[in-house]
Amino acid sequence: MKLKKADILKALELISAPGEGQNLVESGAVTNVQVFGDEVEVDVTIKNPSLQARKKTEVEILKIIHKEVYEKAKIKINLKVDAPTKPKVNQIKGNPIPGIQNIIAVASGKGGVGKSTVTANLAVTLAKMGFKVGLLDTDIYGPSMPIMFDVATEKPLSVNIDGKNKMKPIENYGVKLLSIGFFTQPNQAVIWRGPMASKALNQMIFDAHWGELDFLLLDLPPGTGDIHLSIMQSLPVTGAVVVSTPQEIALADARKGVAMFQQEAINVPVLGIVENMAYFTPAELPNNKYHIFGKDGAKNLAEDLDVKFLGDIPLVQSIREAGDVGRPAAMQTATPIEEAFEELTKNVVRELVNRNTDLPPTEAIKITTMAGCAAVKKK
Ligand SMILES: Nc1ncnc2c1ncn2[C@@H]1O[C@H](COP(=O)(O)OP(=O)(O)OP(=O)(O)O)[C@@H](O)[C@H]1O
Repeated sequence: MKLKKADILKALELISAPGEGQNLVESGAVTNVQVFGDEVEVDVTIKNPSLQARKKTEVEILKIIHKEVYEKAKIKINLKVDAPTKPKVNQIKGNPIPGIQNIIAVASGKGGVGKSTVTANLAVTLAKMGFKVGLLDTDIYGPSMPIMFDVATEKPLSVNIDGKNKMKPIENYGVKLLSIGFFTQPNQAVIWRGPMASKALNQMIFDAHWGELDFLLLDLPPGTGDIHLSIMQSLPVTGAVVVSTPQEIALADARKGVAMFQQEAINVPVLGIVENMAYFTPAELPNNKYHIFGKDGAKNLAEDLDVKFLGDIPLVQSIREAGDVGRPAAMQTATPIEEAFEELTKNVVRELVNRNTDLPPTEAIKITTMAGCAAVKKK
């Protein structure tokens, strides 16, 4: 069987490389095709450096030539990666907030994937590690932090600092907390217009007495809207963490979440992706893992998008119960849950350190070593 180069090219026009919109030929990814009888040699250069993208491209080329041209064709693929060099991300937007070293935004894309649960547990774990931690619940649609920290009935007091009245965050479990929830009635549905919400958030950031903080965590509302844009542009956010379940529909939104941080107008480094509700293990079968929402979805997404995978958190009844009674589950000492959140937190700090060492220091970025953190060094 003598194959024709034109037929091979036609077949390759039917597929594209992961993350690249145009087909392999149109995008210029296919740089050469040679045909010798029933043998084909394809030179291809893709932009995505992940192992998954390379494997997928190779498999698709084999499949499409076998299907469209000749099922017994002998194919050799020479695949190269030409990843675009990423511009150095060093845009800490907004004014630095005196005393606050690092601001980490936690986002999700889809609602209900456990973003607030992960944020609360990250906060208490950082506090247990000896860091000074603040948490700002910016979820104007469903502020859940006052309940998760068992302070729903508290109201922040006003303190006088250098002649100015400032709001004093409520403190519990070593975490300083402010939330829109403190200023609304529990049963009141809050309808905020974008500018009103931004104003309220700005007050909780700039008119609050946070004191010295190593980390201020931001629990963002779900989705990718105006509020996100205004927060990202008014605050010197050091990095973002994106939470997703392994479910396809959540992953699609998490992808949008990552894209939001990476777009030019925002340009906040993504520290990585967390897989929440990764699997369920019943208490009576401790060695069994049931992947209720799918397996490794967020891990694969991280690889696909070339961002770090920060860890997985199982679906556990006591995580939900702990949230409801207002004592984050990571405080249950010597349990697998505490361990999972510690692992996750160390990875977040590690990524933050990497991000800070890669970039020139600014007022907003100070932590450049984990040396001072015994818990981080423990493992
Ligand atoms: N790993 C987990 N195991 C068990 N339950 C969990 C886990 N993570 C979250 N939950 C529960 O799932 C529900 C949704 O979680 P959470 O409120 O943290 O999600 P969210 O993404 O912040 O939601 P929102 O869209 O309101 O911002 C809560 O009842 C929470 O207790």
